[in-house]
Amino acid sequence: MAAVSGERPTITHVIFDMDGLLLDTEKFYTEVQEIILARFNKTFDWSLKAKMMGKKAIEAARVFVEETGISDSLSAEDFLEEREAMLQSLFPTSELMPGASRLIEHLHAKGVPICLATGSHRRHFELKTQRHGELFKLMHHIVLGDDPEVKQGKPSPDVFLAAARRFEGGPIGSQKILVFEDAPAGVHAAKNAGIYIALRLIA
Ligand SMILES: O=P(O)(O)OC[C@@H](O)CO
Ligand SMILES: [Mg+2]
Repeated sequence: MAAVSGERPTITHVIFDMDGLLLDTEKFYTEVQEIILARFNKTFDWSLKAKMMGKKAIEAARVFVEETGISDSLSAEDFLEEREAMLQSLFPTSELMPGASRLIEHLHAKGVPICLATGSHRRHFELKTQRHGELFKLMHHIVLGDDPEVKQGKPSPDVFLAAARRFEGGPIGSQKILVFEDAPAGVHAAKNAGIYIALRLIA
């Protein structure tokens, strides 16, 4: 674990999560999942949402169909296909979260190396960021959920360990890194990588 009581950490590098942290995209997943569940006369609640957030698509899909008890009627793969059609039209409208550009621009201007580590795969990443290319260009590197080095999604530490390795002069020691996260799975992933975490608290 990175947090050793009495020791003062020296943070030199920052890793950002994307969905729900830099981009206001979690609401899209919620919206389409509510629509799908309504067909089964079920409601999508926060405890299920919390279990899905931050995970790779197929991992989140398995949680969805299993936790709701609909896996006999809808497979994880079919759920993803149905969800995809709706998400495709929503993602290009993705907005930045309040303060996201200010924080990224500030860190970049101060020369703090920053990168992105998201569970989103390449196709979704491109759709979500198509209006925010200039900002995401400030990232030193970007690690996506379908990266070959990310064998398992969050809460596995894979994505954050790959992100730490790819900084200039990497791998950067976990105690020098701060991760910004919004999801329980992401917080566990950072803890599993021994990295300090800054949480986005939901009001
Ligand atoms: O890791 P993040 O960027 O939150 O992305 C996960 C995403 O696919 C939805 O929760
Ligand atoms: Mg997130």
